[in-house]
Order: sequence, then structure tokens, then C-alpha cells
Amino acid sequence: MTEQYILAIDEGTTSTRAIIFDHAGHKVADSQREFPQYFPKPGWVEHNANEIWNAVLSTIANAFIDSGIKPKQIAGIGITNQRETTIIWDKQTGLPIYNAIVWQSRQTVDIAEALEAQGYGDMIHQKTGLLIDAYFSATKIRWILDHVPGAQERAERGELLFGTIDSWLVWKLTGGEAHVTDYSNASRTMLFNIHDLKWDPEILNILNIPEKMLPEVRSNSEIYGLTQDYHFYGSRVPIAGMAGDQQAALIGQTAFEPGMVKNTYGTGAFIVMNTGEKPQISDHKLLTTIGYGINGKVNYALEGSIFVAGSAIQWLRDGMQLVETAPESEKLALSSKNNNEVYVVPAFTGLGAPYWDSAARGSVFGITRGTTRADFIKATLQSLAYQSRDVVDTMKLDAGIEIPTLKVDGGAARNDYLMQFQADILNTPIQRAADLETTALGAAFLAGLAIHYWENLDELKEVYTTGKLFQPQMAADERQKLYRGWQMAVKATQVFKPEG
Ligand SMILES: Nc1ncnc2c1ncn2[C@@H]1O[C@H](COP(=O)(O)OP(=O)(O)O)[C@@H](O)[C@H]1O
Ligand SMILES: O=P(O)(O)OC[C@H](O)CO
Repeated sequence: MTEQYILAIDEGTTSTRAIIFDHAGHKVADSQREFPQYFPKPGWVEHNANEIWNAVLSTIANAFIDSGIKPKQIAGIGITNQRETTIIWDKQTGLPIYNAIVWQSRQTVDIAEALEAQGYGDMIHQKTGLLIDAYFSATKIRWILDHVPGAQERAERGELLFGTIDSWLVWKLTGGEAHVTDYSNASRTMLFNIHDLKWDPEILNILNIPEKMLPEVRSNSEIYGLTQDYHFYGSRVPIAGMAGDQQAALIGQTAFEPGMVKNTYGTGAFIVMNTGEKPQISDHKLLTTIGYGINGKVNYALEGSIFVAGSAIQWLRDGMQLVETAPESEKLALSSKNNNEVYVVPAFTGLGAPYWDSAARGSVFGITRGTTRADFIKATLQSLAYQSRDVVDTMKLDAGIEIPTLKVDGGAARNDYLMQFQADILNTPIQRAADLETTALGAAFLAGLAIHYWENLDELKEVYTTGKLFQPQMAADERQKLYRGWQMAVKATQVFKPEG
């Protein structure tokens, strides 16, 4: 028999990838494509769901062309995705009725504030594990139903479907046969009760969202449907794994034991701790979320979501034009001669965990006549590490345990300067994955488990390989001084609210 592979579709915020893995967990094909970002008003971020679909199809085609692997050699498909991003489409035509509203978008802040003002914060926190915020899908659904003429009535008549990107891609690949999502993605909608694992009728009622438009919620590893042959070169291949990208990275890092923590430095940075089989509701503004549900067992997680991480480096490149490429930031940071007295707080879309301050905006502190481009770049890189420390410290408080090692992955984890500074400022060893596409590997693992390509979690641990380890080297008093400076910078940032 010809060799069989798993295809992972990793649909991220700025680009989509198709990666083919072999049985040893090695990447044998990797195709990536960026797609347009739309910013209709300040703070709004939208995507065109059909552009995403086309990008997914073209990356799959390129992965086959580049590798010479044939579509019939794909044993199963795993999907992982930017979470929370909301699409509503017409069940008959398959056409979206509005752009996808992206997780980062702030256009529904008013709806979130109204829910808070009506006193629903505690009930929603207890049931969904989330804090009321425009980040999650619920307010985005309400916004589309309010702003597209006739949408509420059509949703009530059962003519419209809602989905996060995972649902949309499965629905498209199966030619409309499966309208499904998984526990991890459902747990980011602010509509899903993470205790009884059902859409919550009380929250749906408050937001006036008809349940019939929601997808069926399934486990993270099972066969959801088969690709239509016309979308997959004549093959009907099982789509057998699905998870939001941050949970997929947890799986890709094989962080299966309670207490294990990973940080993925992509567009944002998302620190997730496996907390085991009982949901732990945070006392310090972290999110409780579903890590994964496999073989009838659900594992919960604590999460600290940082909205701006790698996108701050993109801003250095595209907005400030201080670097030509993101990797160049490393060389420049190392060339900086200052004593780390410059602080950049990249609160471009407000501050996420643990502050949850929608109105905060970015700021810079500590510049002098002598500040150079290299100092500014170094401070921006350091902001990723400082923000991560804010979350890790909070996580230790919530979980009441020390974190012996932080597992890292994602595009910006390639930066050795950043990883060393992260180890120093946390005083914790940083274990980088050998292959930074851990998110895609996690999706492949989920699909592979469902179709017995891999048999169990122990086998996955053998497939996973670690990369470089960064040991803390900074003196304790230096670390305290630098972190105190960061805390002052964040406080000052939160005071500066020109719009009230
Ligand atoms: N060497 C580097 N140093 C710092 N940041 C980097 C480096 N390489 C990539 N990045 C940043 O990482 C991000 C891309 O990571 P990726 O994991 O692909 O993100 P996403 O899945 O969110 O699209 C970009 O925001 C980019 O600026
Ligand atoms: O696109 P990423 O990798 O930054 O991930 C986006 C997150 O899933 C948003 O919650």
C-alpha cells in the first residue's frame, strides 16, 4: 500500500496553511497563503469568508503539487482555526450574509457593555468560564443579526447558519452535509455551558439568538463528515479532528498532564494551562475554557489571551517601517546598547488578560534624545515577554502551583533574543518545540487518533520532539527592577483615555 499521511488545515488570523504530516510527525509539505484584512472603521477587523475558503483550497492544492503526494494518500484531515471569528451564512446558497467579524474586532463593545450593565457578568462567567467581552462570538452574532436587514427573521425561520471558521470549513468541504463545531471552539462563543456541554438556553434567550442557527457540538477527535469529491480531487476523505488553534497547540505540545503550560506567539499570544477534568473558574480574570474532549473525556484549561504579540512586530515592519522582516528584529534588539529603560505597551486593540481594558491604547515610555531604532525594537519585543509574565504570574495565583517549564511555539518563538528574555523575565526555563507549527501538528494528532493512524496519547508523546531550551540567566534584582518598570508603564497606559 502507498504511504498514508494526515493533512492539517491551519486557518489563522492573517494566513492559512495546509501541512501534510507523516507517521513520524514530520512535515512533508507546507503551503501558506495570506488573505486580506479589512478595517472598515478604527478598531474593526473583518475577513471575507469566501476569500478564506479560496485560500484554504489553494494551499491544499499547493501542498499536493509541492510534495507530489496524491490526495488519495490522505488518510484523514484535521482542522484548526483562529477562534471566535464569526460567520453567518445562508443555508441554501452557502453565501455569507456579512463579512466574518474577527476575534480582534471591537465593533461590538457596546453590546458587551450593555450585557455587563444588566448584571449578567457573574452568571456568564460561571456558565461559560468567560468574561463578557467583544472578543467572543456571542456579541458578534448579535451584531450581524442587528445590522443585516431581515437577518433576525431569517435566522428564526432556520434559513441562516452560524459558525466559527472550523464549522464554515467543514460545512464547505462536506458540501453542506455537516454543520458541526467542537468543544474547544464552542467554549469560545460565550453561548456554551462548559459544565453540561450544551448551548445555554438562558444566554441564547438574553441575546435573542435562535438555537437552530448553531452547529452541533462534537468531540475534538471523531469523524464529522467526508470531503465532497469535487472539493478533493475525486476523493472522499474523513475530516476527523478539529480544535481551536490555541487548544490544538496544547495538544501539539503533548501537554496532556494537568499543570502543563504552553505559550503560542502568533498574531496574539495565548498562554494555556491544562487543568485536568474539572473546570477551574479563575478568581483573577483568566478564562476557563475547554482544552479538548477525546474518547468521552473532557479536559479543561485556564487561558490568558494577549491580543497583540507578533502583530506588534508586524507593526514595526509595516507601520513604523523600522525593520524589513520580522526576523530582522532579533539582530537589531541584540545591537541595542541601552539598559532596557524603554517600554512599549502595544495595547493597539485594548489590553486582554489579565487587564481586560478595551479602551486602553498603545504607549511608549522612557525615551530620551539618545533612544535609537534598535532600542525601540528591543522594547517592542520585550513587551511580548512582559505581557506573558503578567499572565503567567496570574495563572500561578489561580492554579496555586509553580510552573516548572513553559512550552513555546508559534512564529515569534523563532526569535532567540525574545525567548531568552522571556526565560529571564519569568525566571522559568523555556522549552521551544522543534517544529513551531505545533498548532497544525495538534490538529493532525486529533484526526490521526480518530482514524487509528496513531493509537493513543502515549504514541503521540513519542512523535513529538522538543527543540532548544532557554535557561534563565538574569540576576533577581535586575529582573525585579525591569518588571516594576513594565507594571508602571501599564498603569500609566490605563490612565491615558482621551476618549473618556
Ligand atoms: N523572528 C521573528 N521574531 C519576532 N516575531 C516574528 C518572527 N517571525 C515571525 N514573527 C511574528 O510571528 C507572527 C506569525 O506567527 P504565526 O504563528 O504564523 O501567526 P498566526 O498563526 O497568528 O498567523 C507574525 O505576527 C510575525 O510578526
Ligand atoms: O491567529 P492566532 O494564531 O493569533 O490565534 C488567534 C486566536 O485563536 C484568537 O483567540
